[in-house]
Amino acid sequence: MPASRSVVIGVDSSTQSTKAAAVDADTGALLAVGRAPHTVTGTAGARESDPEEWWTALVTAVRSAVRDADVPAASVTGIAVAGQQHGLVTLGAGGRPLRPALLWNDTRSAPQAAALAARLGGPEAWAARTGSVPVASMTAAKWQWLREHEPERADAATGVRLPHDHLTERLSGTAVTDPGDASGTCWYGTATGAYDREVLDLLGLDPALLPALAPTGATRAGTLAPAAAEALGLPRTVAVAAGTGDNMAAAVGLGLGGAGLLDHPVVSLGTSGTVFAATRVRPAAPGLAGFAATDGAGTYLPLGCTLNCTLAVDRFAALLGLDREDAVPGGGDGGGVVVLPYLDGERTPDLPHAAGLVTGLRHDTDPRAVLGAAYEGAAFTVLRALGELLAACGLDPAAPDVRDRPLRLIGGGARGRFWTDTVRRLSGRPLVVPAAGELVALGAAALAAGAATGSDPVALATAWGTGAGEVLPALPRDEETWDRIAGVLTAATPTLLS
Ligand SMILES: Nc1ncnc2c1ncn2[C@@H]1O[C@H](COP(=O)(O)OP(=O)(O)O)[C@@H](O)[C@H]1O
Ligand SMILES: O=C(CO)[C@@H](O)[C@H](O)COP(=O)(O)O
Repeated sequence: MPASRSVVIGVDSSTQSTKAAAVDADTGALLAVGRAPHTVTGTAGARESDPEEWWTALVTAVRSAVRDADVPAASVTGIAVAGQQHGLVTLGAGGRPLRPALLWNDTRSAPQAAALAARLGGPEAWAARTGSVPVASMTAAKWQWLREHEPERADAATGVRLPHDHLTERLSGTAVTDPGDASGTCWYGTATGAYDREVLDLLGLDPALLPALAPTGATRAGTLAPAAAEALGLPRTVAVAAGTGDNMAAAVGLGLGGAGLLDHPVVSLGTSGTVFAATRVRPAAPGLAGFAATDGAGTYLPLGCTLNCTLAVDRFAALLGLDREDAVPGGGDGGGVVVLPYLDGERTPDLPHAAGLVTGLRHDTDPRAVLGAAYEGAAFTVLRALGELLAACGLDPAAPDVRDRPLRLIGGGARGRFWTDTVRRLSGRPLVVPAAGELVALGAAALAAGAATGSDPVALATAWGTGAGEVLPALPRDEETWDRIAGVLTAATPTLLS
């Protein structure tokens, strides 16, 4: 690589691990990816991680990416963090965490979410002001949980951060957030582009505890703080971007946010299953999250999110003693197994107290069909949210021009053949699977390049072509399986609610 080339680092700090991509800022070529795992603890609805472990994982992953890219540290010009959304990080003395972070998939905050949703005019009013109705995942509900269960810690907090804000602050020394991730708190107004003072009053949350909002279009938070530069082995001149949430970064990596809105809805198969699209209208649908995109310039990212996706399927594989690819469709000869794999409760639909459900077992049921049904149940739940998303954007999901639009499939699950087959079968749509695996990290790399050069990150990612990939043609939609799962969900919902 010529000495004049610049390299940017995009960090994806998500639920299960940190991935750091070293990217050639001129061409978008992925030079190397470093990885380090995270620990998630908790039972009975609790899900927590230690933010200090996120930091050490970030350092490990970045150092490994720079080493494997075989580039001089001096060639690195920018870094950005995209983080798992919604998590509540409470800081105490010296800016260090007071306790482990409460994660997006921690459902203990469901009662607090329901109580909040009934205030300030009810769900529609919440959706109109913040874009989203409080559910257990939203940071506002987690803050209320902390106030009720650990009031001494809530009182002692000197700072409240989202996961990516915390890491950006460790990198740059600056307490800053972006409109995209902020819109997952339920205390940020997506219509106003500012913190909602009435919501903060309701939560007893002093705005002085929150990070500043990055101004519209400004992706740069500063440069590396001395301690961070030393830990990473990088120059202090490296630009640090304000960063964003992981789904917003994936949208950047796919070049969404400018033209071509809603041409390609996105499905991400990771710990969470998400479906989202970039749009210029501001849909406020109570069943979806109405996020802002990270640009703060009038692009929105309505999103449906399930709590049970790849991890739930992997859990079924482990329970059955099967390899994850050793599955067959759940219809089988026995008449049809249905699995609602809601092992962590569920968010979309809003069933925080649900547990997993298996129906249709016979003596001769093939265990591989049970595993196949777990894939189908997880994919069905995400694709059901896709229908809600399209409708919220004013589109008829069944209209031919809408029905045939390809889905872009990303996340770890997009690497699995049975996952891609299941999504094709249940959606009846063509899929585009980007060749570059780490879309969140690549989107973060585009934000880093934007911070280093002042260029528009979406335009950069578009020029890099990071969203390009193989097109898998549509398969006939498996209406029978769809209807079988939908029927079980409808019948079981009263039980799953409690
Ligand atoms: N080849 C594969 N086939 C199927 N699933 C895979 C494959 N590779 C990774 N996964 C799944 O991807 C998940 C991790 O995806 P990722 O998007 O990195 O998750 P997260 O961002 O939530 O940490 C794992 O739970 C694993 O089950
Ligand atoms: O809560 C949401 C979106 O609203 C999740 O999508 C989290 O952002 C976690 O993402 P992954 O770890 O599954 O990538």
